[in-house]
Amino acid sequence: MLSAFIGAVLCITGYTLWLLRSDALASSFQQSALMARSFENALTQSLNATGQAASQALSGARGKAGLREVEADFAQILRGAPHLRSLSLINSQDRIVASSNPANVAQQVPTSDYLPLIHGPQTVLRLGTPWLGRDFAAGRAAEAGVGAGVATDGVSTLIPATLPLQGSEGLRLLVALNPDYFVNQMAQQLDGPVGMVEVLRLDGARLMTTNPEMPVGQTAYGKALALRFQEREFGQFEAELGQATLTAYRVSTLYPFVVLTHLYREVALARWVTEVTTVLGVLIPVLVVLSFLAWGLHRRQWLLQLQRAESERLQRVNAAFVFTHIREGIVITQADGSIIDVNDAFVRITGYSRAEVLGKNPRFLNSGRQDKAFYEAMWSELLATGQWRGEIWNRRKDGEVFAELLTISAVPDSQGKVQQFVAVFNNITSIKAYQDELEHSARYDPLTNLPNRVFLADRMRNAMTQAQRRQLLLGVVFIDLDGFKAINDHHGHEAGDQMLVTLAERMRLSLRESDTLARNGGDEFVALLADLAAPADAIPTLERLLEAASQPMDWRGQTLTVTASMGISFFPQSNKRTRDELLHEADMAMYQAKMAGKNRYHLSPGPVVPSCSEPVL
Ligand SMILES: Nc1nc2c(ncn2[C@@H]2O[C@H](COP(=O)(O)OP(=O)(O)OP(=O)(O)O)[C@@H](O)[C@H]2O)c(=O)[nH]1
Repeated sequence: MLSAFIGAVLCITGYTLWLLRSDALASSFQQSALMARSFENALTQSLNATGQAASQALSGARGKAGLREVEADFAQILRGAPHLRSLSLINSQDRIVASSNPANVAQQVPTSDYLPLIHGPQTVLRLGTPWLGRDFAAGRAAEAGVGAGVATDGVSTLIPATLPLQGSEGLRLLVALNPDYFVNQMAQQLDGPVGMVEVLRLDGARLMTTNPEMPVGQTAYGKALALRFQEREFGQFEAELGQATLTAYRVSTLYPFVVLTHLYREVALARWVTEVTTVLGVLIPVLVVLSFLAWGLHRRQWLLQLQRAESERLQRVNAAFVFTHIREGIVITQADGSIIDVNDAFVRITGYSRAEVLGKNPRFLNSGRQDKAFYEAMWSELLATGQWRGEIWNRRKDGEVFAELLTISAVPDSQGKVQQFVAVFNNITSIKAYQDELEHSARYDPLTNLPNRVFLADRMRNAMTQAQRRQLLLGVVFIDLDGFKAINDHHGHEAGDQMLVTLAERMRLSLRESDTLARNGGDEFVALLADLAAPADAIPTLERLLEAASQPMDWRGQTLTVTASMGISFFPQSNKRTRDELLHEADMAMYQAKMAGKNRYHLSPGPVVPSCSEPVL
C-alpha cells in the first residue's frame, strides 16, 4: 500500500519535473527567438539607415562631382555612425576611388563573391566576408571556407558591404561595417555566461559573434543549415557548441544574413535544476523515511504472521498430541451424531477399532442399563446448556459392560449452530466397584455378609413405616447364641467365626424374603419379621430360627452345636416405641428366654395395638 503510494508520488513528481523542464526549455527557446529577432531587426535597421545616409550624401555631393567633397561628406556621416568604420566608393574593377579614410583609396576590394550573387548591375545591398584590420587600407580579407577563419579575440575586423548608387554608372558604395559595435550591443543584452549571438551570411560564413573565441569568416554549420535558412526565415533547434545550446535563428528579410542566438541549455535549466534539487532534497528524505517506516511495518507484520503461524502450528501439534495420548477416550461426532474421529484411548477402552466406528452413531455402545428417559434428559440438558456430564454404562465390543464418567460438549459455529459434539470419558468401572465395596462394607457385616447394626437401623425404620401403613405388626427378634464362647474357647476363634457364618446363613434361609436378618455384633443377631397379623403369627418363624441355630456344624471332623435364645417385641404398641426401645424390649425378652433355660424364645409382654398409628422415630 505504502509502496504504491511512494511509487505514485515519485511518478507524479517525475512527471511534474519533466513538465517544468519542458516549460523552462520552451520559455528559453522563446527568449532566444525574441533576441534573435531583436538583433536581426537592429542590424537590418542599421544597414537601412547606412544605405539611406550614404545615398543622401552622394545625391547632395553629385552636383559638386568632386570625389574629395564626397569623401568629406562620408567623413561627416561617419562621425555620427559608430557602427561604420568607413564609407567608400568602389568602381566596377573593385578598386576604391574615394573613401572617408583616404588611406583606403586605390585599395583593391574583390566583391565578386558578395551575397547575393548577381549578374549585371547591382540593385541591392551585397554582403562580403569579414576582413581583418580596422579598415581596408591596413586589412586583408579573412580566409573563408570550412575550418578557416580567425578568432576575433583582440583582433579588429570589418564587414564589407556594397550598395548600388543611382545614376553613378560603375560606382558603388562600399561600406565597412564595424562588427564591434553590434557585438557590444548584443553582448549587453546577452551575457557571455548565458549565451552568445552570431551573425552569419546566408551561405554560412560567420560575420560576427559575441564569442571572441569563434573564428569569423569560417563557414559554420554546413550546408544543411544554410538550406534551412532559405526555407524558413526563423526557427529553433538544439545545438552542440562545446556545450548544449538552445538556438534560435532569424533571417533578415532584406539582407543576406541570419542572426543566431544560442542560450546555453545548462544556464536555461539552472533554475529548473535548483527546483529539482529543492524538491528532491525534501521529497527523497521523506520517501526514505516513509520507506523505512513501511519496511519496518511490513517486517513487524511479517514477524507477527510468523509467530501466529508458529503458535497455531504448536496448538495443532499439541491438540493432536493430547488427542492421541490422553488417557480419556474422545469421540468427535457431527451434529447428527455420526462419528468423525475417535482417539487411541477410545479404542483401548471400548475394544472397537477406529475404522469400525467411523460414521456410526455412538448409541451402538448402549448397554441397556439406562432407560429412554435417561437419554432424553441427557439430550435435553446438552442442547439447552451446551454440555452434559454424568455417569453412564456402556458395553465393550467383547460384551463387557463398563462404567464411564462422560462429558459431552456441543461445539457451535460462529452463528451458534451446533456443528459437532465432543465426548470425553473415563473408564470408572473399577472406581465404581470400589465405591460399591465401600458402601457394602459400611452396611454389611464382613464376616456373615448380613446387614450390620447401621443398616439394621435403616431397615427397621422402613419396616416400622410399612407396618404402620399396612396396619400389620412388625416383630423384632433379638437372638443371642447360647454357649458360643465355649466354641471359641475349645475350637478356636476360627471355628467360632465359621459357626457364626454357618448359623447366619441357616437363620437367613429360615426367614421369608420380606424379612431381614442382621448381625447386631458378637453372637447377637436381630430378625425383623414383617407383616404379622398377630404376635402369634411370629411363632412358626421363631421355631424355625431355633431349629436353624441348633443344627450342628461340622468343624474339621468334629460336630459343633450351639443353640439360640430369642426375645421378640412388636410394633406398633399402645405406647410410643422407638427403635431402640423395641430392640431393648426384645433384648429383655431374650434375656427372659436365657433365664428360662436357653434354646427358647420369649414374647415381650407389651400390649399390642395393631391399629395404632404412632410416628416412627
Ligand atoms: N469367633 C468369634 N467370636 C466372637 C465374635 N464376636 C464375639 N465373639 C465371642 O463371642 C462370645 C460371646 O460371649 P457370650 O455371649 O457371653 O458367650 P456365651 O457362651 O454365648 O454365653 P451365653 O450367651 O451366656 O450363653 C465372646 O467370647 C466373644 O469373644 C466373632 O466375631 N468371632
